[in-house]
Amino acid sequence: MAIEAFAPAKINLTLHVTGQRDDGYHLLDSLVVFAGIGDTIRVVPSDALTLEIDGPEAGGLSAEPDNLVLRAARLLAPGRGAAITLTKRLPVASGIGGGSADAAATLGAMSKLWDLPMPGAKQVLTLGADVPVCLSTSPARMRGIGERLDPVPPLPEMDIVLVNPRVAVSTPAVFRALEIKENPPMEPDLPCWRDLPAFISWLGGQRNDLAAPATAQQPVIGDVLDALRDAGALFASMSGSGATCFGLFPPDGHSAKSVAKAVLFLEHPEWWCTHGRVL
Ligand SMILES: C[C@](O)(CO)[C@H](O)COP(=O)(O)OP(=O)(O)OC[C@H]1O[C@@H](n2ccc(N)nc2=O)[C@H](O)[C@@H]1O
Ligand SMILES: Nc1ncnc2c1ncn2[C@@H]1O[C@H](COP(=O)(O)OP(=O)(O)OP(=O)(O)O)[C@@H](O)[C@H]1O
Repeated sequence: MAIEAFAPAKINLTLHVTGQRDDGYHLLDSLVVFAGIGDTIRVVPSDALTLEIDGPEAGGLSAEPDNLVLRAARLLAPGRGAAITLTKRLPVASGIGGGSADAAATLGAMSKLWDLPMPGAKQVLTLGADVPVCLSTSPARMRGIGERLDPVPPLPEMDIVLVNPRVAVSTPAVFRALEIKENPPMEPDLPCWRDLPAFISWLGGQRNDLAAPATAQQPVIGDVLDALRDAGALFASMSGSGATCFGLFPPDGHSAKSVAKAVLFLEHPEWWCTHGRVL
């Protein structure tokens, strides 16, 4: 029996850094969504725990024991064997939570395979601050360091273009470079957006507080945002600690596709660029 699980890209549509804990971790207030773009995990029973990585982004990663897929498998079922295949499509260390999504998908697949309960919230968080939100793959308001999750009002349908300029950004380095650690959160109750224009207009008043320090380290992030805006994105920003940026488009099935395939692909073939639907 093989179990397959999709590990979708996580996108921080907003990312407000609201404080810092004594242990150095930052407090966040973030509207997180997922896209129909991601990695795949395939698990089959086996005597030993093994990992094979294939897919277009496999080169960015090795199947070392500290791979988040193997760490998740060991956390859920210590000592049990499984042959896991990770098909890597999301660029590594790019702000769209690839490793966290893989860990969450592995936990889900392994718990089905072995009929085991999922680990508790505290244990899940030890795999990464983004793993709890990646377990649900539905839009959420994420607070604390990533452990406090609340549902959000229904979001309008939208398409998304993701662009990574192929520069690595270190999450700890970007957090460290953030000068002001206490910034305002989002409003206590998120509004009920009546349609896509209302949602876009609301997003225009939000922030990603990590965008400035990330762009200072990798100025090409500014070029990516300009390219998305010039191409007609309704809204463009950076996800997580970067360097991946996203542009939002009407859910008409062709706007995002033509921007991703024609404009950006032709203008910047050196960038990673893809499109999909916001889930
Ligand atoms: C920036 C975000 O992508 C927003 O969703 C996440 O908070 C990062 O989540 P992640 O990559 O799963 O993060 P982890 O692997 O847990 O942490 C990597 C490093 O980022 C910093 N870190 C992470 C999350 C957080 N709330 N505060 C932090 O300061 C810490 O230096 C930590 O050592
Ligand atoms: N399965 C995995 N996929 C991606 N990265 C992994 C994986 N396992 C371990 N890692 C390591 O985790 C680190 C973060 O990778 P990841 O792709 O999750 O970053 P990210 O997209 O910036 O995440 P976030 O948005 O949560 O900050 C990298 O240094 C990478 O080597």
